[in-house]
Amino acid sequence: MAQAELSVYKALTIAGSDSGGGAGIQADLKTFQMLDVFGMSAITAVTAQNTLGVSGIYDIPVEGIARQIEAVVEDIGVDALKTGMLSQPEVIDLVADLIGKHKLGKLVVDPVMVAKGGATLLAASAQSALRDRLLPLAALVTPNIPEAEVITGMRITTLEDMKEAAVRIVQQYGAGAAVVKGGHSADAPTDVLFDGEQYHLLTAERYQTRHTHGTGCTFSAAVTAELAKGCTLLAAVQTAKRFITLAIRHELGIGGGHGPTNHWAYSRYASEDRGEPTEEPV
Ligand SMILES: Nc1ncnc2c1ncn2[C@@H]1O[C@H](COP(=O)(O)OP(=O)(O)O)[C@@H](O)[C@H]1O
Ligand SMILES: Cc1ncc(COP(=O)(O)O)c(N)n1
Repeated sequence: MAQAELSVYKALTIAGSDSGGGAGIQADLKTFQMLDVFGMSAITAVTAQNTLGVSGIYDIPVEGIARQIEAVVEDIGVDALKTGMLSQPEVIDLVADLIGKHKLGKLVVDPVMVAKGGATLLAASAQSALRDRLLPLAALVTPNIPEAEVITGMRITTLEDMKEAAVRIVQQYGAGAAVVKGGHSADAPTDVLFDGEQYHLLTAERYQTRHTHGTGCTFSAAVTAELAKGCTLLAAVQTAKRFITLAIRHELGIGGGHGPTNHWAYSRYASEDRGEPTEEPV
């Protein structure tokens, strides 16, 4: 009997490895898998890391990163991709060059700069390369508040500031869209999406937990997976918000410090109530 054709959607993450399994490549691949997308990786750096912090960072030679990306692109194909920890300016140049060379679309840039424990994951000298070379290629940029402050040079304390930063990242730096995430705000964890035309506020309850290691990686990986499947940007970001909210709500309680989120939660607790975002015209 002929088998029904199975669509296999493929997503690539270009990011750092987290030995502790909560952030970076490991969080991305778990998220891709949970969202029914075939995950592939190009590792930029290997970190020795657990819930207590980062104890070592070992950059992969640029040629090794190039080989990983080329190997995946030339044979398997990429429906959408994301970047996470890029570590050094030359890695950003390489990634931008290869995205141009292979005309890779649906790029989600998570501008990872500093780990929650304080370790530097992007050299300060690479911040301008990230802004100038990668943002113009991005379908979506997903900064947290401190990262949005570095990119825009603004101080961000209110929801209005978050909106202003998202608009600047699109209009001034050339990204297709930006979502400024509210995890670091003093209030509710509201994320502000500016899609080039409209704002969309993604709201959720704030959970009092120390287990938020890898939330940004997981969120951007979920957006990437949904884009790989052909979802609209807004639908992809909405799904990612539900995914991360459930992953934080159903914490695993692993490790003695900032533990990982629960990548199983979205499928295990899918029936739980889901808040819809509100839309506001510009
Ligand atoms: N305590 C929390 N409760 C609920 N959602 C949270 C919490 N902390 C972060 N989030 C959400 O997790 C996602 C990642 O947020 P954030 O912490 O800002 O990013 P990053 O991990 O890059 O620092 C966002 O959708 C944010 O709103
Ligand atoms: C390899 C790698 N990539 C990204 C993060 C950021 O995650 P977080 O901000 O939750 O520490 C990390 N800690 N490690």
